[in-house]
Amino acid sequence: MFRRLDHVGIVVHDLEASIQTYCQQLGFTLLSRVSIPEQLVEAAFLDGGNSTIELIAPTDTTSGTARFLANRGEGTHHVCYEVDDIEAALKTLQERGLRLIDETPRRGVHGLVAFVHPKAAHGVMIELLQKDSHAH
Ligand SMILES: CC[C@@H](C(=O)O)C(=O)SCCNC(=O)CCNC(=O)[C@H](O)C(C)(C)COP(=O)(O)OP(=O)(O)OC[C@H]1O[C@@H](n2cnc3c(N)ncnc32)[C@H](O)[C@@H]1OP(=O)(O)O
Ligand SMILES: [Co+2]
Repeated sequence: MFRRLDHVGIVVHDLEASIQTYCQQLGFTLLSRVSIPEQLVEAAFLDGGNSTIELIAPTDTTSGTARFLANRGEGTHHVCYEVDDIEAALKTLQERGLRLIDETPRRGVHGLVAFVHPKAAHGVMIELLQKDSHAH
């Protein structure tokens, strides 16, 4: 089902400051910086050398991301896996009894995304991504 690990999502207070830390001090390369109004976040994708991280900052105080930040502080927020067919993957996961946040995919930055509830995977939120380049 999972083709590869696509990115690790990290929630931060200040997107610009965290980009500077990861690029200037840790040597990551900024790939893109996007606003995702439907998720009430802004994000930056960085290349760490055959790996990608997504820095995410909430743009409001009501989203799950804002609550994550308020309750748990900055830190690892989700792990995203690429799938070939997100509809089929969600159906399989649902049949296996996993608690889904999204039963149908929504538009993400690089394709269709859906989230598995963190409680279903022992405290780690899993994001599924069907890249636009693999659209059926
Ligand atoms: C589309 C862009 C996309 C990309 O292209 O890559 C992104 O990655 S955008 C990322 C931001 N979007 C999301 O996170 C969407 C999915 N998230 C949600 O729907 C909600 O955040 C949630 C996971 C359902 C939680 O919402 P809610 O139940 O309202 O919040 P609570 O604060 O009450 O949390 C309940 C419970 O779950 C624990 N929790 C919450 N988030 C996480 C997390 N990321 N990892 C681990 N655990 C998490 C939280 O601690 C609570 O646990 P208890 O305190 O034990 O009850
Ligand atoms: Co993500």
